[in-house]
This record gives sequence, C-alpha cells and structure tokens, in this order.
Amino acid sequence: MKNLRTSFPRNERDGRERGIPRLAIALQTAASLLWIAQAALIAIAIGTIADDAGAQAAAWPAAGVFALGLVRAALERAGTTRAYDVARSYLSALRARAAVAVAGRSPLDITRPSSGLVASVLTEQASAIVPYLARFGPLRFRATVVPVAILAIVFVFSWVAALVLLVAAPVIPIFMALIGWRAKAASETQLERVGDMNAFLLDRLRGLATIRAFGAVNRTADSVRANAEDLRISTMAVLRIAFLSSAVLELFASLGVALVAVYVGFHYLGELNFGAWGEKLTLAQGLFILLLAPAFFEPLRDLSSVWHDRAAGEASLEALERLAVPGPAIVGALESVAASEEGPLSVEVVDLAFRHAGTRHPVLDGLNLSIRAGEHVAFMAPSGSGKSTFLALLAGLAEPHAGAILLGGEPMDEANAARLRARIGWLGQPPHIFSGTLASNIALGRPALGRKEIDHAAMLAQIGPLAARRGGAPIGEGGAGLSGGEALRLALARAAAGSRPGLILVDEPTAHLDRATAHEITERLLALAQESTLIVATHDPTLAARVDRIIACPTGALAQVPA
Ligand SMILES: Nc1ncnc2c1ncn2[C@@H]1O[C@H](COP(=O)(O)OP(=O)(O)OP(=O)(O)O)[C@@H](O)[C@H]1O
Repeated sequence: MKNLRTSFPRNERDGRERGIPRLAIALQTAASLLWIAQAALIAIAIGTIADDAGAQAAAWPAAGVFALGLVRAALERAGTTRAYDVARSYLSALRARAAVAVAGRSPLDITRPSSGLVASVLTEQASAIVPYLARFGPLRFRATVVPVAILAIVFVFSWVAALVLLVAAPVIPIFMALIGWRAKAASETQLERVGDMNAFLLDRLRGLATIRAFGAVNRTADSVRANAEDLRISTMAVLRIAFLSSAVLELFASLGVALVAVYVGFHYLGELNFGAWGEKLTLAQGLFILLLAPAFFEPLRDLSSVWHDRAAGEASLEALERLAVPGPAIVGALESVAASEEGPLSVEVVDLAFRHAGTRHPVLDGLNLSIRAGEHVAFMAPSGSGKSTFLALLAGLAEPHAGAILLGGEPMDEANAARLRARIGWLGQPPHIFSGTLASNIALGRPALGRKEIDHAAMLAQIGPLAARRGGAPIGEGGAGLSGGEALRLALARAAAGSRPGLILVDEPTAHLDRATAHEITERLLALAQESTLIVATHDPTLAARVDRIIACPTGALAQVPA
C-alpha cells in the first residue's frame, strides 16, 4: 500500500489546475493561430494569379502555406501528446488517492462506499476524466484567444464582417453555458445510476444462490430491468443535451459564416459599398476574410463537441474526489511491513470503549482485560455482544473511541499498528476466499512467501489431500468449489504461512461445521497457535474447553471470568 502514497496536492483547486496541461494549451493555440498566416498566404496566392502575375508568383506563398502546415501539424501533435500525458498522470494521482482512501476505510464502517460503486468510479467513470482534461482545457483557451485574434484582423479590413462575427459569437457561449449547466446535472445523475446499477448487480450476483433458493429470480430480474431502464433514461437525457448543444452551435456558426459570405459577395457586386473603411475590398482581402470566418467559429464548434466531455469529466472528477474523502479508518492503514520480531504477544486492554458509526449505543464500554503472552483464551458470549468487534479492534481495523490496546506492551496506534498487525494472524468469519489457486490464496500476494513456505503452511493446515485432489484447478469467487471446512483450513494455512504470528485472532472457527470437521479444525488451530497467543471468539463449548481461559462477555461490557 505504501507505494500508493502520492504527493497529490491537498487543495482541490490546485489539484485540478495541475490536471490542465498549460504547455499543451500554448502549443495547440499557436497551431490554431498559424492558420491566420496560412489563410493570408492562400489569399495572396489566389490574388496574385487573378492579377495575371503568373503561377510562378504564387509559388512562394504556396511554399509558405506548405511549410506552415508542417509546423502546425508538429505543434498540434506535440500539444496533444503533452495534454494527454499531463491528464493521464493527474488521473493516476487522483485514482491512487481515492484507492488509498478506500483501502484505508475500516471494514467496520458500514457507511463506506459499496464495492460496485468503487469499482465503477475507479475504472469506468474515471476514464471520462482524461478526455475532459486533455481536450476541454486546451479548447476552452483556444476558443477565447483565436476568435479574438481573428476578429481583430478581420476588423482591420472590414468592420461590417467583424460586426457580423461579433454578433454571432456571443450567442454560442451563452447557449453553451445554459446547456452545459443542464448537461452537468444530467451527467451526474447518469454516473450515479451507473454506480447504483453496478453495486446492485454485484450484490445480486453474489447472492444468486439465495435468490434462486427463495424463488426470487423473477422479482430480482424485474429490479434489474427497472434499474437498467433508469440508466437508459438518464443516458438518453445526457445524449439529448449533447446533440442539442451541437445542433445549436452548428446553426449559429453556419449563419455567421453565411452572413459574412453574403456581405463580401454583395460588396463585390457593388450592392453593399460600405464596411471596408471607405475602400473597396480587393479579391485577396475578401478571400482572406472568407477563409478566416469559418476559423473564427471553429474553436467554438470544437469546444461544443467536447462540451459533453466536460459534463461527464467534472461529474467523474467529483465522484472520484468524493471517494478520496477519508472516513473512519483502519489504524495505520497505509503501511505494509514485514514482521520484524517473533514470539507470542501479550494483550492489555485498558478502559476500551467503541461505538459503531451511525449507532447510538456503545458495543464495548470500559473494558479492561489482560492476556499473558502465549495464553489461549476463548470469548464466549451471546450473539451480538461484540466479540467480532473486539477482535477487529485488537487487529486495529477500527479506532476505539476511548481506552487503549497494548500488544506486547506497545500501544496499537498509528505509529505501531502496521508493525503489530504484521505479527497478527487473522481468521475472519467467514474467511474470505479469492478466486484463484490454493497457493495464491495462501500467499495473498505476500512477496516474501516462496513455494517452500506455502507448501509448509499447507502441510500445517493439512490441506495436502485437498491440494492433491484439486491439482492446480482454480477456486471460484468467494470460495465456490470448497466446503466450509476446506475454506477454514485454507484460511488456517494463510495464517500459518510466513513468520509465526505472535497473536492469532479467530472468529467462530467451528460455526456451521459437523463435529468431526470441527474437531479437526480445533486441532489444527491449536497446533498452529502452539507458540502464539490465541484469542478465539466462539459459541462452541468443545473448543472452549481446550483453551487456558474462558472470558464471558455480557452485552455492552466485557467481564473477565476465570476458567
Ligand atoms: N459494522 C457495523 N456497523 C454497525 N453495527 C455493527 C457493525 N458490526 C456489528 N454491529 C453491531 O454491533 C453489535 C456487536 O456485533 P458483533 O458482530 O461484534 O457481535 P458478536 O458477538 O461477534 O456476534 P456473533 O456471535 O453473532 O458473531 C451487534 O449489535 C451488531 O448488530
């Protein structure tokens, strides 16, 4: 996780400005402005030919047009490449920040964003940000600078042509602002719907067996259909606005160019003998104005074509920024270190209090408790009394509201959490099995674990026969293809792999198992915990009878009861 740390700026405005590629803007604007010089040379070349000066006289302006074309292409290419580079690295930093914030959220925090939403925002929605930053920023600048430059030049030759452009131009930004405001709202709704749809689908796919078992397939299909229909409606709303904005801009741009052409045409016919500062426009001057008129509207039209990018991009940026807002976090969440010390850990709990986010009553209140290094204890208490919550607090998966936890005499705080957690073996309820092979589920990406360590852990947890039976066959998502007992053995192997844990925290390892399997898991667990401190939350008296001490936990406060 450490390598995901990023030097992303704290201030959002600074951050967004970093995402706008300034050099790219300058290069692309320069490329657009070069068209003015090219148009001038084209007009001069045609004017020269019309004046019967011969084709040779037009050779040097033609060569100039060609040379400028090459320079323009090079500037455009460099600007575009740079724009995408800057936008991509900005998105990477923002994505990393959001991923770090999400990864750091406490698993006990039920207000954290759903997995479907996170996946949707980090992948699908985030992909709208690069086109927005890379295209919209440069085009917006171009749309302010290039038309003004062209207007000033046209004004030098004809104030009427300049006036036509001046009147047509402001209508475009006004419409764009109106449409953009609607487009952003529509895009936000659409992205929200995409996230909801993903979260909904993921959740229902996970519970497919339950849905089938309870005959709720049709009802679920109806809900999926209703969700998809919502998404379709919001997508169509966004598209409607995008098409409308293009149509409006095309109309005004075409009208503007047509009016300039009409003026120049009638000026040559002698019908409109004004507007050229008392002179008559030459062929070259008229052509120059005619060539510049579409270029005057071009940046605005380009801007309108990415207007939809802006709406989607800003909405995605906001979604990603919301994801990056930190919430209730794991203690010392970002660090990932290898265990540097060995040996069992003592546990000291002093006046511990904890209340789940969004709830009124504390689950734990004023808990004091002492467990010797190497001691094996069982927590036995009614369901809902806070056993799992307590184990999570011991592992630093959430911050207590009051009191302290000391493992091996060291407080479980920001400074020590990562190091202490590296010495903890964790068997959750139920253990999470990832899709992949047995070996990859044991190693869990820990780089220090080689084939030998994995095989040794598999041997300790006695999953040899299982491994032989399955060979290299993959395990399905959520442990599909494994029995409950096999999944537990796999989780035991995970805890056994690598350096021996100083403290093993286990949540109801024998729940839902038949007696023989429960017995076998108990034996494996005790063998694994031989040189470790063991804390096991359980309702199983047979397992509890095998440990050194039982701690009873009445709801609301834990009371220590000697075995
Ligand atoms: N993430 C959470 N957010 C809010 N409340 C929670 C959360 N997790 C648990 N609770 C509540 O806290 C209380 C203690 O839950 P916990 O899972 O710690 O009990 P437990 O003793 O382990 O129960 P069981 O034996 O059934 O596993 C319960 O009332 C539960 O509803």
